[in-house]
Amino acid sequence: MLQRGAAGRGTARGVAATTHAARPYVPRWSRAAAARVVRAAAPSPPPAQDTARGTEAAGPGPSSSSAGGGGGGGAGGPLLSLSALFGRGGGQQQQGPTPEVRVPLNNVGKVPIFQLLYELYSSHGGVFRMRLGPKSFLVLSDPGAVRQVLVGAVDKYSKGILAEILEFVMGNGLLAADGEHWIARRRVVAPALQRKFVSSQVALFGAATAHGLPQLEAAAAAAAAAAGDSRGGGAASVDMESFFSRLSLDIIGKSVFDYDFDSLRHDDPVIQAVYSVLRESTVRSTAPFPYWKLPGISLLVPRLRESDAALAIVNDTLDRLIARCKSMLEAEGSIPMPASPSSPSSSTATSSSAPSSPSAPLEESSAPTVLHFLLGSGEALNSRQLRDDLMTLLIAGHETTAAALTWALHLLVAHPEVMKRVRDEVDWVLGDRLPGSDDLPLLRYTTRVVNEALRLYPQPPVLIRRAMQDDVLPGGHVVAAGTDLFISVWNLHHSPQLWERPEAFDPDRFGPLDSPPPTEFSTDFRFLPFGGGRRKCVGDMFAIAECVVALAVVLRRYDFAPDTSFGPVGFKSGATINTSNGLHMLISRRDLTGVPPPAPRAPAAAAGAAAGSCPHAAAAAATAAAAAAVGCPHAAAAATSGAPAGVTPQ
Ligand code: HEM
Repeated sequence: MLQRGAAGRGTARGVAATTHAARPYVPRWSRAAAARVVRAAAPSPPPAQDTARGTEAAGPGPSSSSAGGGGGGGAGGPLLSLSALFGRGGGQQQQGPTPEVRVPLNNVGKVPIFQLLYELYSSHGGVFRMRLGPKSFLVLSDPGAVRQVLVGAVDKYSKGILAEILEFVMGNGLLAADGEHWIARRRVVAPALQRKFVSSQVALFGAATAHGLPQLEAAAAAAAAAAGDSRGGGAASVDMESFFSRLSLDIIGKSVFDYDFDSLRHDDPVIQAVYSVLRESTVRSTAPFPYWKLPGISLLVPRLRESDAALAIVNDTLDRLIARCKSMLEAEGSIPMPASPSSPSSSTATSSSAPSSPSAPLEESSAPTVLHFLLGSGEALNSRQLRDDLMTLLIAGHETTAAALTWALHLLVAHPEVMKRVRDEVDWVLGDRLPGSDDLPLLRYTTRVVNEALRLYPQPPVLIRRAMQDDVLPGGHVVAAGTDLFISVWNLHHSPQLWERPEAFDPDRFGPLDSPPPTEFSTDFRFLPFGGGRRKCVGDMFAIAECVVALAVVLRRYDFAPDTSFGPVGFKSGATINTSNGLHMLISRRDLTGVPPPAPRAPAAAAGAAAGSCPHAAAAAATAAAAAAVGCPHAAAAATSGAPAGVTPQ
């Protein structure tokens, strides 16, 4: 079961070779070939060195991952298409002081595009032009330039080819839309995912994760049995990437349109159809030209026929859900609003010794959904538009979150000292309870771990834009209308010019835990896992909360160790950065002997007294003495702050 679904595992392939011998850039993986880099003029200052992926990453970090066999999937994905840009738009000519490099087409697809762009960044600096066959792109890894495109001159840029690639599945959905239509959709969709709604979903995140734990154990037991392991209760290997992929599908289905995929427990035609559609998006985004538009092509290409059939299944399901929700609202005569933020901390405790399903089964959840909110928004929406919105949220919110969880666990397992701090926090805040919305502000270190995992593995690693008007970027880089741009989030997040020890996994790098979480603005556009400006992700709070809750639930209950029989964890890039071969972990029940009980919950009165200040304050007041009394590992810090080490009440 926990063999990963097909999402993001497309047979993506790079562009067919069209060797362009003239003064090509020669990447590190083919240094043998003769090469000369074209430089139009003096480049922007390059990063300090081109060996940025230094020794710190030698265990878990991106470089070791890539060394471990990444690059399988080739370049691109729904949010990142390289080859699909060929022959379209354009109009770029060499201008101003912008360095230029020519990359032979046959080098495309040998490694994920973000790795190629990192190599080029190392030698060409924060803004350079990359020529690929007849096409050229401006590649931005400079925070000032990125800020201008995403914020300062945002009106001059569109999503470019994304709409074309994703049209078959998302139609006019928010992610790829532009102009007036985007404004109208954003106005409706963004409020649906605001903080109140996210708070109302926290219990569901925990319940969904707990719901999958028996399946995790079953998969481990089956793996152990298959391996002839008779230890019983011992460690056995499970693909955690698959687990997180299914978990995030289950969550997005419930939260957005109240569909219980329950993919952690079974496969059904709708789940298969969803993965088939996602796979097709990835394949299309890496195709050399939009062949799917050729008349009659789906009669000739079985994969396209399958994808059409899959899309029909998903669309039909969404239409039925929309109809159901509409008639429910009509019957109620009410407009549901996102639930209050004070959704109770879950009382659905799971036993530490026997992880179990939550007491409230998923199908009985009465949480509001995004669909309820969209229908209740008062906007006149036809079913097609609603379907596009739902499909967009399904796609945008599924693989991104699954990938974030996958890499966070990968990093944690490779860094026991960080893992310990996460567990101390989870034990202290939750114990065996499932998280409630009021626990989230207390899980600050876990939140920083998710931030840091997203820095090291941004999803997607590259954003796409197209200039609709001429522009000039800081540094005098001229952007002609029609220019396609790659914003390399990967480069921004890994730059040795922008970060100290960029390859180190260091959740403390964002400052004290009681400081606000990092954003694109607080980091001067060095850190933008959710993009920035008005096209910023609408699901950022949802995603962070989901990741924190899922990690807390899983890490409280299980120990993880890499299953080295699968070799090092490599990566490949689709829409998101996937592992090349799964995240295979040996899992075993965590031994909680000697783990102190969680801090007592603050009485309502204390919480009320602290209202308006940091939620840590109430907990701190109630738990400082208790922490010391029970010998909590945080006692020293708690004695002064009432919170785990590193958490300072405001
Ligand atoms: C860790 C998880 C996630 C990451 C890293 C992520 C990242 C991003 C990024 C970088 C963008 C900006 C794309 C661009 O500027 O071209 C974006 C946009 C978007 N995301 Fe997310 N996302 C995540 C989760 C979610 C979730 C859970 C949802 C919905 C429930 C969602 C819905 C969207 C939508 C609708 C947009 C388009 C917004 C617009 O264009 O106005 N995302 N996301």
